[in-house]
Amino acid sequence: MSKMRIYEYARQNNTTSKEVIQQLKNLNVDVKNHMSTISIETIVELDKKFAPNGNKTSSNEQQTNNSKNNKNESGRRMNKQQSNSKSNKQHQQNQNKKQASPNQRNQESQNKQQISQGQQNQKNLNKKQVPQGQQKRGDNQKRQDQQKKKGRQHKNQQHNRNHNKNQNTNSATKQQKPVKKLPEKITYSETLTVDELAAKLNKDASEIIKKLMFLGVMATKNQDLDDDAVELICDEFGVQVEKEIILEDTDFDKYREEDDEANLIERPAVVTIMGHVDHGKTTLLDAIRQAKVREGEAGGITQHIGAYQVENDGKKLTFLDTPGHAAFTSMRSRGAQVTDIAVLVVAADDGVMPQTVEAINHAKAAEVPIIVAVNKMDKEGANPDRVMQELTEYELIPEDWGGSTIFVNMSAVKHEGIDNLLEMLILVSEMEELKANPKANAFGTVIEAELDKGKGPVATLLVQNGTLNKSDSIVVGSTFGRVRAMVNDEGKRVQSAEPSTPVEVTGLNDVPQAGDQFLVFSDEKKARQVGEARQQKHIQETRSETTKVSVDDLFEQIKQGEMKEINVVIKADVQGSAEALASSLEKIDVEGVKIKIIHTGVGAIKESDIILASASNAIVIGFNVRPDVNAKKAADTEKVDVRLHRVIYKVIEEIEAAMKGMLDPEYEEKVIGQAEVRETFKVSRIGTIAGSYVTDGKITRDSGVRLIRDGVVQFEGEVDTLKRFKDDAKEVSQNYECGITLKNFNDIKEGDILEAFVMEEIERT
Ligand SMILES: Nc1nc2c(ncn2[C@@H]2O[C@H](COP(=O)(O)OP(=O)(O)OP(=O)(O)O)[C@@H](O)[C@H]2O)c(=O)[nH]1
Repeated sequence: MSKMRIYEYARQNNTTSKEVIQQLKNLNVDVKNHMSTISIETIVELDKKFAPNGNKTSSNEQQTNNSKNNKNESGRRMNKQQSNSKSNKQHQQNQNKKQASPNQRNQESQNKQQISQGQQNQKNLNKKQVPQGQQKRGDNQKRQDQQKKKGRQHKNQQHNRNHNKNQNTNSATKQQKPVKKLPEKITYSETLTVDELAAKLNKDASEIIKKLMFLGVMATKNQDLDDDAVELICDEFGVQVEKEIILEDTDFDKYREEDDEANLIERPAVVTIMGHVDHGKTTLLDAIRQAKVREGEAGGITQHIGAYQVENDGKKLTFLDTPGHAAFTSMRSRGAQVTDIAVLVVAADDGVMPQTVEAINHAKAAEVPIIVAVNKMDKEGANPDRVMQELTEYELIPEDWGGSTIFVNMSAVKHEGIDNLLEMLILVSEMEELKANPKANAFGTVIEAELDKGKGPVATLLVQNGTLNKSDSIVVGSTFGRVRAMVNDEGKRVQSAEPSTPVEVTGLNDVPQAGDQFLVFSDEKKARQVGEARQQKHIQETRSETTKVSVDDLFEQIKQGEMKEINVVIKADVQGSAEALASSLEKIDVEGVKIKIIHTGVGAIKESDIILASASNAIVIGFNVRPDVNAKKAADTEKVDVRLHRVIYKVIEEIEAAMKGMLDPEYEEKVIGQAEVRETFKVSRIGTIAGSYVTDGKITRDSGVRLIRDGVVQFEGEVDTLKRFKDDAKEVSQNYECGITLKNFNDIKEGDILEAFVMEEIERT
């Protein structure tokens, strides 16, 4: 026997990869994950435990004892906790050093500590800028956070006790003038400004600012502090701190009960398939579904309900049947996180393309593990090595090359590699230790919803916790009702649906939106009450304008301490300009406010760019490109600021000026209309005449004009002549035909779009 992978060993020995990894840890063998290979010597050692006569009991015991470590290894969410505790530890170390020997400290190392501590704290402060969608993480996550918080509080209390002791001894020697007493504990909800925190601590704001400065954070009196900053400051003063979470009556959290550990059982992973257009997402989803029909119960008809489940080796997986980014974008922007694992489809003959990168960014932002499906291996030009090579740039490194990303070579049309992909998905889901409580009232997310003429509102719900039953009283987003009928992905009527199961339900009073969350109530009256309250709230919310970042009010937000990091999505005509723009923007540094590039891409601004920007509260910059129709609509409804430019330094100037509060507000470009070139006529003395049809607004003689081809700006200049039939026209409105020539530009083609604009004075509010 030569080397083998951990999961292979586990399968051969009828055990789980997790157990093998645990055993390897006990043997001090360093491995990354279940894809890691193990040597023959290690296999011999493992056999002592896992061979039929090996001592199984002790290995189980160790596993339970160490399961916490294991979770830390595999759980991505735990990484955050680790980094948090790291920062706490570092802080404690600094603190200890300070107290132990203040004079011995060498100035240089002190500075270094301050800087790194400062960066950490700056990061903490910056966390506030984390996309809204990310903040509203899944409910389970919220609970984990609360538990984490409890743990931290406990640690703090211990630390505070020690700290108090130290303070007491210090103060015994030098306490002279009466100082206002520090409280033992403070509580707060939402956020605290420096001033508010100072008042709670009976301190002067300047003292808090000084402490923050010492930690490397420049803050003003009115600046909001995030939880970690509040905790650090309180820690410095030896005061306990507790954050109260206030739940509104419309908040589902208020009605959900804590799940008893004993009731938690394993649940299937929810998988989303993403990738560049034409790389084979739909074909793969179909192939997986067919594999299920082939293997599944006879006569099972799969019905399109937006999601389906398959079974492989007795283990289930749930696939969201919406290729593309919907599962990540629209759902995440609504605060729902449904996906546990992302499959990134990359065509072996095409390699990494713009949407591949976009998909990676989405999966990374959602912190879900990625499995790469290298598709179209049957094609002549297939080059899986190139795909691997290209993906290393995005930190997706195959295990063979020292990384930890799983790559599966496959052909969706030939149905090759599907089983392997399913097997890998099951392995990853095992490592993720996904759990839910089937005994709870059902909670989950809307995958799709529509109004059916016969059935009324129909919604596909993904149960994420609890069990959904027929006749349950349910609130879904801002709609409510009783589950009249439930149909599963095979089109069969079912009475109940367990965690990770998608079902189509009827019985709601209105159509909810994809990404809305739902909760079942034991009491029908309560469900109606909460449903109605949520409906009211929804109406109010849609009325009041959503506040998103816009370049115009950037400075205001920076001033008020709401901005420390400005998120930007860049779309450009070519990769080179996108990169140049990104690096120039990243260099702008105004009073500690930084630009963070969330995503760069080539081509027209698409709806998915807007949704990503909305979810991460970002500004979209289009460089020589334009938004398409859907993107325009999305930008309007999501209130995303889209800035279109043709010269790099102009972008830099505008953003820098906005950051400094010096944005020249007087003139703004206003697009007044659009015409489509339907025919071109070449006339020797005049040049090319564009026979056009005004599709939107109007075109005027004195307007500026841009020629756009496939979403990319080819030319910007002025209208030379504008004619209706043979006559000169001052302006031509929507739904009329006209002939247009451009000043000094003749390369006009059929299908080009002419965008007319004027510079308009805008009112300052
Ligand atoms: N040779 C080969 N062709 C494939 C394979 N998988 C998909 N295709 C073909 O590639 C084309 C695009 O496949 P789709 O599944 O529609 O790709 P997609 O990623 O869903 O594309 P969009 O839905 O447009 O984003 C189709 O013509 C498929 O038949 C494969 O494994 N091998």
